Amino acid sequence: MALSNGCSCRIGPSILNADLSDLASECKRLMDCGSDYLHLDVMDGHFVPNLTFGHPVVKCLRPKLPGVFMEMHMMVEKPETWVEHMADAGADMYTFHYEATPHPERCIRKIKEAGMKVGLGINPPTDVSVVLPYIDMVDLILVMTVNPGFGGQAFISECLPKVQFLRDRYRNLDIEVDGGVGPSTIQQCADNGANVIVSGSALIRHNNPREAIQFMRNTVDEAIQRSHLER
Ligand SMILES: O=C(CO)[C@H](O)[C@H](O)COP(=O)(O)O
Repeated sequence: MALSNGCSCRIGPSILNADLSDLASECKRLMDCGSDYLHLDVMDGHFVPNLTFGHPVVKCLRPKLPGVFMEMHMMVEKPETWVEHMADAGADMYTFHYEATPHPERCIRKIKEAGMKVGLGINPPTDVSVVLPYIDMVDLILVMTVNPGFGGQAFISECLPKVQFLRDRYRNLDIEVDGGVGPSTIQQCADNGANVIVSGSALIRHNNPREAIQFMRNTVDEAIQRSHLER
């Protein structure tokens, strides 16, 4: 699956708050419920005050999830360090943070050379204008809607004007939102132009994740349809 697809809806569960002792089954369950891809949160205890997992876990997951598109959300300092390791482990996309490196362009080049798609993320306090020089080099822009580090935080709606700013200028750009996104916040995300949707605890806790995924997909699809009609 390619993420860049002329701005169509993609739903990717974050497994941060899933039962990590049974990660492969949790991933399969969420894919079976209609997800398009997996959003795997890598944290190093430096860029964010939390630790998760690295490329050895991804390497173990890969054969258990054949054909599943895996986006690595690298909440790590010096993101250049792990590019080859993640590519070798079978990752499809490497999304790193603008704030994590003084050399975003170098990191982008390295990710492409390793054969992965590139995502570039910004934290809530970061101005959206910083990503503009890189838009043509990347496959996706991630606008964080919580301060990264933990699942289950409250959605920061003040981040949405950044999504709107990008969508007004780039109709076909894949714009991902992550943090506090679920059925209760999806309408705002969709109305502002997000089309790639990460949802963690709202899906993990939901008693019918399939229904929640379908609801979010319908909401985003309707917003995309509306924006086409308004053109
Ligand atoms: O990157 C993240 C946190 O840093 C997670 O992907 C994100 O928070 C998803 O979890 P939730 O939907 O529970 O907020």
